[in-house]
Amino acid sequence: MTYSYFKGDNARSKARDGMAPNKRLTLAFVQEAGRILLGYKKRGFGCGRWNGFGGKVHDGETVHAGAVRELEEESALIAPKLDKVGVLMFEFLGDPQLMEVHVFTTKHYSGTPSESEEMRPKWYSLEEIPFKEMWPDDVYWFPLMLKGKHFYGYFTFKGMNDIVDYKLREVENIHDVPIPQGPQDTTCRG
Ligand SMILES: COc1nc(N)nc2c1ncn2[C@H]1C[C@H](O)[C@@H](COP(=O)(O)OP(=O)(O)OP(=O)(O)O)O1
Repeated sequence: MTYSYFKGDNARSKARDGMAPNKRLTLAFVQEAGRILLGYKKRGFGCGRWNGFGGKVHDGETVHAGAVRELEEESALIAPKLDKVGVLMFEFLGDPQLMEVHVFTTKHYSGTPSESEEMRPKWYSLEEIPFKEMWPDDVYWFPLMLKGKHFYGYFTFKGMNDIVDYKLREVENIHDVPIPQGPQDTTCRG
């Protein structure tokens, strides 16, 4: 699948030493007691998978503002108080650009979840999260997110379905985590 992405990310994503700038995205989850709101992606990247709500950070926009905007565009929920809890880096073998996904959660929102052109929202109980119909990385980091931890992960994908390598760690403060630019793993994968 080809997916063209992300011209004009803002300053912190600028490439170092001529490297391609990271593709910077947001991913927001709304939680209530015992349940979480997911959206079924109807088009584009991740089509056919359940996920949180998010997308590309626009030029001149903060990551937080991008997360608030995307959540509203895709679910109709207004949640200015989103807490950043994670950073996930995705390397797709053969693609020199990393995807840098900033993960947010909140329990404070107004509005009623509504279907958008991009997403069909649905509440899931925490015991019934449909991991088999989600990105394969989610099963690794969701437990940390659901425990209210901060986390950093780096996942290397071959194609859209296979994780060939990953690192995941809980961090004290997600705001202090350095964000790599460009693929980090120098292992020869033949
Ligand atoms: C590779 O693993 C991933 N796992 C998870 N859980 N989420 C991911 C992964 N890769 C990307 N994502 C998230 C990040 C974003 O929330 C969306 C992709 O956003 P999209 O490309 O749809 O961005 P928009 O700005 O909404 O796109 P449009 O151009 O369609 O408006 O997936």
